[in-house]
Amino acid sequence: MSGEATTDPLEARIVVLISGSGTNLQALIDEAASTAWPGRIVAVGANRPDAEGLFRARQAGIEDFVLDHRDYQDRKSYDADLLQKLNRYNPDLVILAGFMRILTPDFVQFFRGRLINVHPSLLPAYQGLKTHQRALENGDAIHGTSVHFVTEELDGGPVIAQARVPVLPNDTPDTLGARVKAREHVLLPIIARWFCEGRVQLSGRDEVLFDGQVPEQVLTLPADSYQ
Ligand SMILES: Nc1nc2c(c(=O)[nH]1)N[C@@H](CN(C=O)c1ccc(C(=O)N[C@@H](CCC(=O)O)C(=O)O)cc1)CN2
Ligand SMILES: NCC(=O)N[C@@H]1O[C@H](COP(=O)([O-])[O-])[C@@H](O)[C@H]1O
Repeated sequence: MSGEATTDPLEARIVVLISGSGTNLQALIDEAASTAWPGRIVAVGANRPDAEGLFRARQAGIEDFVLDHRDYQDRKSYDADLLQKLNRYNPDLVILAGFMRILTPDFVQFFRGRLINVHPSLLPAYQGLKTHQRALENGDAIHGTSVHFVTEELDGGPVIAQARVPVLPNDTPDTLGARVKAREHVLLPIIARWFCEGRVQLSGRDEVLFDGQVPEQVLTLPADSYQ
């Protein structure tokens, strides 16, 4: 089962899903407002009623909804309702921007190829949670963030692009996380724009296509753009 959205090259319909502060959502809102963006955020959804990012959506005049996973007995029934809710917006792109729920295969399959996630590590390193702490514990010199297509495998989907940051001697998970987030706020809007412009696609063989080609290596923000 899969849904097909008609991607209007003039205005792709974007839904953003969040669970928390929503700074990545804010970066998308700001970018969409500041340039002639080929897409529009038509809704923001959260699995928690206290997600701060909901206030960012309301401030921007974007419709929001809450589907609280704690109201559901199991993941399957939650995802079935979330799918129906999302489908009403006929999204061309669903962006997981700090959405902290693992999604079921049926959900992922329905939105396959138009479902992306921003993950706070240089995948395939550190899938899952507590990525900054793990990078510090391992003594990594370089860390970063990845934007990838979402597949059934948690954080295992094809990586579209990454941004790297240096790990500094006195870093804590919070200081490192803040440096990573600053790169996410640049990277995610770029990838969203590329998707809306039709430059990024997921092939039938689960490969990332950039301008119709499989890139020789993962696209990475230039080193001089570190913060
Ligand atoms: N099928 C997939 N679902 C999701 C993916 C994915 O790649 N495939 N990406 C995640 C985002 N994510 C990391 O980037 C992530 C989110 C949540 C979790 C997790 O363990 N969630 C727990 C609850 C944790 C909490 O509420 O704090 C859970 O769902 O039981 C791991 C990684 C989004 N979904
Ligand atoms: N595993 C998913 C995950 O940890 N995602 C991470 O949550 C943060 C959300 O911040 P925000 O709510 O301020 O955008 C982001 O750093 C994102 O990479």
